[in-house]
Amino acid sequence: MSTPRIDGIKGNWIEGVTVTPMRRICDERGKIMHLMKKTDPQFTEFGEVYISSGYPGIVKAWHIHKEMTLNNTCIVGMMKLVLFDGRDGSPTKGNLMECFMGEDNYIQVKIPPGISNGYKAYGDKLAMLVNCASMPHDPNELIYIDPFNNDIPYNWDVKHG
Ligand SMILES: Cc1cn([C@H]2C[C@H](O)[C@@H](COP(=O)(O)OP(=O)(O)O[C@H]3O[C@@H](C)C(=O)[C@@H](O)[C@H]3O)O2)c(=O)[nH]c1=O
Repeated sequence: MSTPRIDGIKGNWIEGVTVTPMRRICDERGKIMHLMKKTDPQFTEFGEVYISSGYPGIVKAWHIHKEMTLNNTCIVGMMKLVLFDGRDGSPTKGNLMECFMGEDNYIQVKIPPGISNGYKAYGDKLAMLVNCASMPHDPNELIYIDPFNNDIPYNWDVKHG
């Protein structure tokens, strides 16, 4: 599967993940920031909308939802959202994607169940992530893996160079 070129996305595409550039409609009063319509192609069903925030440098990872599809949009600040496909039988097993998203790159990332995911806020302020989730929060369908001690081939450090 070739990796379509979308700004802010690095790595190798993961089957079932979509990245959607989002609209922000600005005028002198402020702006409208789109999040989700039930008519959007990436929409499946509505379960819950919640916000997860992170301070710069904080890593919130790794989380695997067994049933939930996430539609993540960073509305404040910047973050790198990292996805790793560890699904047995997946044609893209072993692939990893970095999504640099937020105020400077207003995109929405759809994450199907089974994908390891996490984020690290960067920049100079708190980052806020909105998840338009396909189901209400259920702790029984959520797996937490240590962000640093795991079998996922990813280092959260800033990549200088
Ligand atoms: C996500 C979530 C958590 N909680 C509770 C559970 C726990 O006591 C507390 C903190 O939850 P978490 O540690 O999961 O919050 P957080 O580390 O912000 O987790 C989030 O990280 C990103 C990467 C995701 O994938 C999200 O699904 C979510 O897991 O809030 C809810 O009540 N409802 C929710 O929808």
